[in-house]
Parts: sequence; C-alpha cells; structure tokens
Amino acid sequence: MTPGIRPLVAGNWKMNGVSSSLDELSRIGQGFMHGLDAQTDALICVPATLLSRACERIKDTPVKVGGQDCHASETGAHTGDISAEMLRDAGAKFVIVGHSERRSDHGETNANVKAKTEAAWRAGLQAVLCIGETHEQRVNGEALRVLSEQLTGSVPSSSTAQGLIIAYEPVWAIGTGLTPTVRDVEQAHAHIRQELTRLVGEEAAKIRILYGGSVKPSNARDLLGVANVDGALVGGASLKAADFLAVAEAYEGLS
Ligand SMILES: O=C[C@H](O)COP(=O)(O)O
Repeated sequence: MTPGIRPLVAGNWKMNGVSSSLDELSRIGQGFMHGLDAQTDALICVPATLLSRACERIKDTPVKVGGQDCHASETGAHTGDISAEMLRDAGAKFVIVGHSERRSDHGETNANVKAKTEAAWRAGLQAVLCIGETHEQRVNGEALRVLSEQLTGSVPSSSTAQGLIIAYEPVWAIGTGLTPTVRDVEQAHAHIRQELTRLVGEEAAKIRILYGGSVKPSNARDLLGVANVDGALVGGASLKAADFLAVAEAYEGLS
C-alpha cells in the first residue's frame, strides 16, 4: 500500500463470460455494496460483448466496468477492433492496455501501448497499463531493466494519476499459480515508482501500481500488504464472486 493512495482491486475476465456470467457480476456488485468496508475501489474488465449489459447490471453498485483493449484510432477500417470511444459509449470507465497476452498474441509494442493509452484518455477512460518480465528475463537478471524499457516506451510524459494506473504482471506468474516473493514484488514496485518519477515527475507519487499474476484469496494479504502495491489485477480469481470479494477483503486490516 502507499499512504494516501486508495487501493483498486480490478478483475480481468479475459476471454471468459457469456450472458449467464452476469449473475456472478451482480454478486460482485452486491458484495461491494453491502459486505465490504468500502476501503477499496473495484473494477471488472469484461469481454466487449458484455460491456453494455454489465454496466446496466451493476450501475447501482460502486463497482466500475472496463474493457480489455482498445484500438489507437477513434474510427476506421480496422475489422474486429474496438475503439476507446466505443468502449466509453458502451459504459466503460477504464480499459486495460498492453496486457502481456495482447503483447504476445498480437505483437503489440511499447509504442502501440502508448498510443492506446492516449486513445483511452481522448475517450475519457482511465488506462490500466500492464508491464512485466518473462521468466527468462527474470532468470537472466533483466527484470528491472525490462520494466524500465516498457515504462519508458509506453508511459506518456503527460500521465496523471487520474488517467493512468500501472499493473505489474510478471508474465511467468499469470495463470500459473506461481508468484514472486514478497521481496521481489517490493523491489519491482519500488523500481516502477522510481521510474515513473523519472518519467512524469512528482505526479508519480499518486499513480496506482497494481500487482497481477496468480492473485487469490490465500495470497492476497501477503502480496497486497507490500509497499507500493496499490491494488491487484486479478484474472482467474475474478471469475467467481466469492474469490474476488475475498481478495478485496484482504485490504481490511491492512490500512
Ligand atoms: O490480468 C490479469 C492477469 O493476467 C492475472 O491473471 P491470473 O490472476 O489468472 O494469473
């Protein structure tokens, strides 16, 4: 946690979710409305096909809805793509950019990610910008250098805490059940904060830095209690309301 920064617990449903999954979303919304201590902000990034209905379902709860990617252009001949303006029109308030699955499946570069971040702002969305090293890079001692490179190439210098959230997701920890040690998370997040300061100045002190990669109820408290960890980006454990709410509950007692 960082003093003065309100944590965000964000879920990423990835390519999971059909109409019937909206009941799970309703349970998440209800959980944040009634059960939790309102100590965290909450966000669920659903597939684009569910966006409008998801917004409608949880409009009376504190949980926000986001998209998982956007095109850098506002409109145009880009079959199958979705612009940030379209996400906003469907009710999204946030969008994930630069997730490692987009980088690996679609060859997205840091420059692409930067353009998508700026597109998100143009549409009035907050960007959740993902960075993280591969297993090979970590083993070779290159993790911090890779994070610096990704931040330098993808974070616009005009970034503000209103527009930008960073998610540190070690690629090797995503969906594997493996997590870095608390010491490694602490080191990575401190490094990210330092690099953000170099890139955007004192605004960096207010920018949320989330940890993502195999976050679940059993490890949430350890991971989220680390200095400079201002929330979580949760994949698999966000698909079940009970798990997602349990991750969010980890903040109770931490603050
Ligand atoms: O966006 C979420 C991350 O990729 C983490 O996924 P995971 O919690 O299933 O490891």
